[in-house]
Amino acid sequence: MPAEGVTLQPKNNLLTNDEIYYLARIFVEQGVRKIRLTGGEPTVRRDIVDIIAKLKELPKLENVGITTNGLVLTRLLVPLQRAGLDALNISLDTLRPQRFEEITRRKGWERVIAGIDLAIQLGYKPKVNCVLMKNFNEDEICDFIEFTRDRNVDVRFIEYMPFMGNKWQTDKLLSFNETLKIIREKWPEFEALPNGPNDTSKAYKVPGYKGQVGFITSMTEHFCGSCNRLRLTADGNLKVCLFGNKEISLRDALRSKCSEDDLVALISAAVKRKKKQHAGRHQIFNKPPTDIFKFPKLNNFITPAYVLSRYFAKPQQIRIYSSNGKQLTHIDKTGKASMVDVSEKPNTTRTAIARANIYVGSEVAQLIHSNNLKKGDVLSVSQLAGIMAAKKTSDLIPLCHNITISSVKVNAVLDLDNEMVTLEASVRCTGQTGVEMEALTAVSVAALTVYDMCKAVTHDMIIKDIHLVSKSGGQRGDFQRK
Ligand SMILES: Nc1nc2c(ncn2[C@@H]2O[C@H](COP(=O)(O)OP(=O)(O)OP(=O)(O)O)[C@@H](O)[C@H]2O)c(=O)[nH]1
Ligand SMILES: C[S@@+](CC[C@H](N)C(=O)[O-])C[C@H]1O[C@@H](n2cnc3c(N)ncnc32)[C@H](O)[C@@H]1O
Ligand code: SF4
Repeated sequence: MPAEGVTLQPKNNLLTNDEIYYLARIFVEQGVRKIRLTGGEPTVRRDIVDIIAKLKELPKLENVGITTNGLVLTRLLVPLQRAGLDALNISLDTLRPQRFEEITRRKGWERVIAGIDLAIQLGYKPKVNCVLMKNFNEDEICDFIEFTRDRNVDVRFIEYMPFMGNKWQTDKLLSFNETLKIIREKWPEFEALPNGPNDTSKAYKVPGYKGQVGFITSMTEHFCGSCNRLRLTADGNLKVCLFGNKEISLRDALRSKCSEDDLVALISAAVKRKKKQHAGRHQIFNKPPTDIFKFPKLNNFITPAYVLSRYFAKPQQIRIYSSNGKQLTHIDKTGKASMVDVSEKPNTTRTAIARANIYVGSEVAQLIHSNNLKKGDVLSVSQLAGIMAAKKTSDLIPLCHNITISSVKVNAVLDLDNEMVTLEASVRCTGQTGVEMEALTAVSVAALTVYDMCKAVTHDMIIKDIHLVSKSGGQRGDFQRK
């Protein structure tokens, strides 16, 4: 606890219970099998028991856990267990009451220990998280190992990680190897145990002791290669990496009445941008607070369509003539704009692929590559904008039919060498008219979104080469650009 305390968020910034359940359901439907409520401190939320009970109603969710400071477990653990809590991690950085008071700026060490013992009695094997800091609690390593002698707990030593504001000093980090050495001096038989494929910790044990020991080596031997975690902050931002500085506001997306498909697309795009590993330490130091991509309100998003519909609000003023004087398909006999009647056409499966490039220059290309643009994750956001735009095509293009799209995929790829982002959309429907306009609209709006997200760096960007790559289905046969 910092000396100045912490500022609490206004309540309406936080996800409501219904928003939590809704998002949890979506994540579980997409394959998430374990949810951990952490923090901040999850037990400060008065409705924690209800939240857990409700999460446990999701049939495919296999495990619900919490990570807590343990201060209220003696009061809450029985109801939590009744609600279905599967796993419990408790943070405890010291076994000395006086030191506990120094770190947490409150009393309560005895309550935390009582909470751990109650958890064991109730049949949990609690994980006790201990962040090791040089010249602070390294003298307690052996005491923590002793703690596992008679208790079926998993004490996990965590390498101190540099988060904003926690006064990182390189000499504070006590590495896994240094810790192991200290332990093996006293317990040479300290042995490694097998680990699960996505475990954050490396498991060990003193033979004969009831409990076990783990090492979370985020700094010296990161485990990013097997990382399958996503984080959702209390105020609804999705973070695909603990160290990432990019967040996407699912709360704003939800509150803008974004459809479930769009939410899934937003999540999926963010997950696909997950890097192979967290930023190097030099990048982590003194990073400014996270940039948050605010999901555009739908009202804002459709502004171009709104402008167009105002322009075309009086169709009698629009006159369209063909150069050879022939009747055009998009005007009626009086010369007024009209939609082509497609009711007689058969339903066929139609696909269209379109592409666009945006030249962004070297500075923006580098920033996109390192995902360090202030406005957020350019490639994910432009992909999503493209998907949403495809669905709005008939609002934007006056005489375009409003069709039911069965699939839209938008890909945004950075070509670092050519300092260019390539946007490709592939759209599919089963219907009476084609989807090339949808694909072309998708890549155009995706390219405009790249422009919008990067224009704070430079205006020297060129959207070019918007074109149809191929199209299939329909009476006129297939098209393939040569
Ligand atoms: N680098 C990194 N460290 C993580 C991540 N998740 C957890 N940790 C580390 O693990 C510590 C303990 O976190 P917990 O909240 O107990 O979660 P956990 O270790 O994922 O819990 P289990 O699911 O029980 O293994 C954190 O303080 C981090 O040091 C992660 O995604 N990336
Ligand atoms: C941030 S806490 C949040 C949950 C809860 N309030 C608690 O105290 O357990 C989650 C875990 O992160 C650990 N942690 C906090 N700051 C850390 C740091 N700088 N480096 C490594 N781990 C840290 C904590 O010890 C705890 O085990
Ligand atoms: S990728 Fe990010 S979240 Fe995953 S282990 Fe590495 S630092 Fe943690």
